[in-house]
Amino acid sequence: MVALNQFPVTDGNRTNDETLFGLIAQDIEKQGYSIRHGALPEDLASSLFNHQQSLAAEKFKKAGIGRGDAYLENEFVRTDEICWINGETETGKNWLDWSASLQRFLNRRLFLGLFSFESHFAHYGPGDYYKRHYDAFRGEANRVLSVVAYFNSGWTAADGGELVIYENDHDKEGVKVVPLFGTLVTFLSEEFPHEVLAAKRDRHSIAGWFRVNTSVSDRVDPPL
Ligand SMILES: O=C(O)CCC(=O)C(=O)O
Ligand SMILES: [Fe+2]
Repeated sequence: MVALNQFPVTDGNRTNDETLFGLIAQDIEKQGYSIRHGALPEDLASSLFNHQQSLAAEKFKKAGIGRGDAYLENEFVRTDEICWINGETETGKNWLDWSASLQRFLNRRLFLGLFSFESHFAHYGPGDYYKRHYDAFRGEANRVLSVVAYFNSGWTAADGGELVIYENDHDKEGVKVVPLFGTLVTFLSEEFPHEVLAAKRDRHSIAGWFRVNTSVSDRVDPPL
């Protein structure tokens, strides 16, 4: 007997991606977030993981909170290290291209008006965490959709390091996501407080954000 595929039989990556993007759009429409295991194309996920491993430790900087002058390192809030992805390498470019096709699809399907994308690799060493936070604040109209992708093979519940997504400010339980290789999480940035629990081993991921264009009059936001 032939095993049923999770995705319909397709004639190439493009169709696979469109099927996945359709499922993500449905999840977001229904509940505001999407958790999809094994979602990242295998070759893209492997090359991102290898690339992240090959980045010299000094390319990673202690993460902070806030932007520009408001930027602060804050050990109380988060202790991970990050490295922004600028598309200068083949792998970085492939990731940005893939994210751009997700952006186009979601704009067509959900009319989100996503305009630009920024993302970074993140490394959480044993004991590192990111306390409960929002990625964007209501009314500031900047980060609209958050994306997180994970690159950790053989991760088990005993390794900790789950992402916990809460429904609202009162939710204490939340939904836990194991940061397993190939898992992709997307959620509306203004809607869901979330946190990263301390992990027992090195935890590798990418976090990214789609923004809307917050230009006023003739000033256009630079794409990040
Ligand atoms: O790595 C994760 O699971 C989420 C990270 C996060 O919330 C962030 O970087 O804003
Ligand atoms: Fe976050």
